[in-house]
Amino acid sequence: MKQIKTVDAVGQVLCHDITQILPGQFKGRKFKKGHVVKEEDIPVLLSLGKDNLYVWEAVEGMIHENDGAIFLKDIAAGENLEFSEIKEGKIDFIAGIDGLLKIDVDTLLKLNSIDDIMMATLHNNFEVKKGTKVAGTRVIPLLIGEEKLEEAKKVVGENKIVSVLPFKPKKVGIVTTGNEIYHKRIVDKFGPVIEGKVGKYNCEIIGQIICPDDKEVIKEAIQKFINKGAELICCTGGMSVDPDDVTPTAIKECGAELVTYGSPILPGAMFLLAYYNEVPIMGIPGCAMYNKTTVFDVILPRLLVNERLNKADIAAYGHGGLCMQCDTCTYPACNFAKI
Ligand SMILES: Nc1nc2c(c(=O)[nH]1)N[C@H]1C(S)=C(S)[C@@H](COP(=O)(O)OP(=O)(O)OC[C@H]3O[C@@H](n4cnc5c(N)ncnc54)[C@H](O)[C@@H]3O)O[C@H]1N2
Ligand code: MOO
Repeated sequence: MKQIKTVDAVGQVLCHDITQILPGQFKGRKFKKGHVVKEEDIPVLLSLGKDNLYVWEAVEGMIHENDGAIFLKDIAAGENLEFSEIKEGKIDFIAGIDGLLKIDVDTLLKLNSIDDIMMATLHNNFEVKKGTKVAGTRVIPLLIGEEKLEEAKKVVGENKIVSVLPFKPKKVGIVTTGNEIYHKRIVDKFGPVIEGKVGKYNCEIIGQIICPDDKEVIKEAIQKFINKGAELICCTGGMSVDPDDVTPTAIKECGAELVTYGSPILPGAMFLLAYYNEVPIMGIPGCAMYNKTTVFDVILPRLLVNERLNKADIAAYGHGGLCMQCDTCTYPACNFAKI
């Protein structure tokens, strides 16, 4: 701590709060401990009778909290983010576009394991709107040792911790299976559900093929969509264990690489995901026609940011993968499928 003349204090850091009293109007803190004095503050400080100030002496190797927050922002921020002004040593990260929030959870844990540093985020894979606050970071003390920030930089490396990825609308083919629909015993109710959900992301439906419970016919339908340039294929019906449930076998035999048949998500246990080269094929269980929110809502956004999912990505959903089936669904602002 050192004493300096207020007129020389621009850029200096206040050592303590400074109170202002305006009789009958205001009594309270005008400047906070840690405030960096700006040009426009000088007349105000002088009007408060502060001709001299106690300020921090620059200490070799110590960084002010504001600079610490900027440092953390610079190492952790990925694509499509905007930032708040620094307030009380904290910077907020704000989604710069509508999209899917990606958090590198492992790196975030390593960063938060360093003393005197914090970063808090929304959940990984959360759908966000432009303007949503998605993360905040600061250092804990007023001054932080340079070596802590260097450690943070090392831990983060090239892995950006927070990003927002834009949705890439896809051309979607719908394969609807079931003898009862094919023979017009009942009206198809699944097609409109899929259309509505992919439509929300501006995907284009390039066709719907209604198939009987016949493996070869279903395989042909999938192949037709591949040839037609489908970028996502949604199969419905026949996903469970009845003798007529041949859709999983048809998907497996059409030449696609199977990621999983089965998911630790309820509703959605009978979900299947495969890739025909780059084209994801989803086998969507009947629950997605009935329940408001299911495995389909959880996985679809990730496919629409072109993530290539593997078995471990799906397995990770078990913890939190149980929907509470609330009377009024607030998904994604709830516990369901947060990883
Ligand atoms: N014995 C078992 N039965 C069921 C199991 C199981 O493990 N063992 N799992 C249950 C779970 S979980 C789900 S989810 C559903 C999965 O159903 P599927 O995807 O196999 O669907 P289907 O059996 O073909 O049909 C179920 C039901 O929905 C009607 N349906 C199907 N598609 C349409 C459509 N496009 N439009 C209108 N209605 C449709 C169908 O007629 C059936 O009534 O299975 C549980 N059962
Ligand atoms: O487990 Mo089924 O695939 O949801 O409801």
